[in-house]
Amino acid sequence: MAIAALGQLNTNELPSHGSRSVDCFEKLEQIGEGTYGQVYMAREKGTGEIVALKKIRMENEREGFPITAIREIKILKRLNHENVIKLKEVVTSPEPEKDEQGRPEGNKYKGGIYMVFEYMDHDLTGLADRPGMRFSIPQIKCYMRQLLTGLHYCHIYQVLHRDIKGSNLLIDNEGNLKLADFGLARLVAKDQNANLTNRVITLWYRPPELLLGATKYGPAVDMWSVGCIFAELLQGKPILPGKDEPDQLNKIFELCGAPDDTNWPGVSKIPWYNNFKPTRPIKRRLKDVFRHFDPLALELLERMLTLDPSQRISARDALVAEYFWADPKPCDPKSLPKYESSHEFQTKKKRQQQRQQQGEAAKRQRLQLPSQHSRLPPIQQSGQPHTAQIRPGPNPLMHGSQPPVPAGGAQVHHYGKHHGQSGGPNRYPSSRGCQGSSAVGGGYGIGPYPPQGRAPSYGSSVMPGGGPRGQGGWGASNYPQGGPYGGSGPGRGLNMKGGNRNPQYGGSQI
Ligand SMILES: Nc1ncnc2c1ncn2[C@@H]1O[C@H](COP(=O)(O)OP(=O)(O)OP(=O)(O)O)[C@@H](O)[C@H]1O
Repeated sequence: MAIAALGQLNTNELPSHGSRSVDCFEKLEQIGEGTYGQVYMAREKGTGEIVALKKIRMENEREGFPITAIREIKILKRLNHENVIKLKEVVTSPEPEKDEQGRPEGNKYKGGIYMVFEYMDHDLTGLADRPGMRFSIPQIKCYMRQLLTGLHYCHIYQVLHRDIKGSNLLIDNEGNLKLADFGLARLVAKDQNANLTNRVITLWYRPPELLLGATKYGPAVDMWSVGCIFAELLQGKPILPGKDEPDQLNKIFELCGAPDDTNWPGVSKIPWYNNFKPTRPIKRRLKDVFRHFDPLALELLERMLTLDPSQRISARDALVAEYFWADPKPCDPKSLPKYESSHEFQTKKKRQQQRQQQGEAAKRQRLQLPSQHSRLPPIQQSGQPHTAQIRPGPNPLMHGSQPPVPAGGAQVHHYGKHHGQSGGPNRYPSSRGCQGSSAVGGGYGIGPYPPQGRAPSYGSSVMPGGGPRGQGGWGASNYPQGGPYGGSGPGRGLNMKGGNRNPQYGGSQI
């Protein structure tokens, strides 16, 4: 069996009788918990190399190996770029796995499957959520430029990420930012025109066309999410924290204006437009709401948060925007300060512990327990909210070089066309076919997004049905129920994950 050399990708030579065992790694600490599975920091026993192990969740899989994992592996094998996370290999645990108490875990598949990634010290949400954390403008420019470079690369290779958000942007202590979590990603050929699901992208970062029910879309969906991240970095908190889909649309309209056939030709033909078209005119207020931003930042943001996807700026054009050329320039990633590792999962856990301690302290106080308790140290508060103010960083080394100009010149480039790809999930191999394959290739302060954790920032509801109702579901009565995608609402899971995280084989739109 051929095993990939350390740091190399074993793309073509799949082992004939299984991949390496997870026993080649020593798990050190859990660093992530997603819809998809747990993520661990681990050490390769032979070499001492630190990696991230992402366990593929199998417990709920009736149909064998999850399609999202197959897709993530398949897509990551295609991609090889410094701003895209590297999948080093896939390893298995052939024996039934044990839980922390040593009991066998009850999944149907009697082994475990892990993706092995290069290890990254932080995710953007975890990093931003560190107490007292402030990103400087050169630092924001540096991260944004890397995000756009990675995304531009994906789009060139016809990959839509479909889940751009802070916790999926990984950062190492060299200041490198990489796109991760391709579990919702999709390959789309330009010349194909298949329907895709609109139940993707975490709610707060989901573009209006998906919320209105579009099933033909392209890379512009990712650019909306990038706009939300950009504004969030500058503002210090998420800018569109909707409670559910109708509320999300409501917030978008209040900020970006109401869509109509003038500012977005064809919008009235999108399936759910009539259910949601506002009953009164709403002006775009983006310039006003973010008037304190640098004018060049605002200009770029305007082009990212453009309602009409065909007029939204592409990653390629964003990279050559004047914002990245003007002073202060993006800093050199290596000049960025090094921080202790911070992942969203860890900061969230710390905060939970603190809340628990606070609760216990309050309870004790109420019960007037003896003085032993009053000697306990005061509970530390973490995750102080960022202010909107951005100060220059402590060491804003200017980046001498110009922003990378992607191939094809600097012509203005929008997403004029919707793309799609035919060919459903049945193209993917069954679980047996996957087994044993090595895959290779290729100012917050609010932090870990408490579900429905924040008050709406943009005024009243404009929804004809009176706006959001209920929590984390298809709240408003006029939101299509039992539509083509059925199922759960956006509040599922801790991260308000979008829709079909684990679409089963046979679904028509993915
Ligand atoms: N290569 C890595 N290095 C370090 N940390 C990682 C790595 N990959 C993932 N993580 C951590 O684990 C978290 C979850 O990973 P990932 O998003 O890939 O899993 P997921 O199950 O798809 O999660 P979600 O449902 O939140 O999208 C990330 O936010 C990050 O903090």
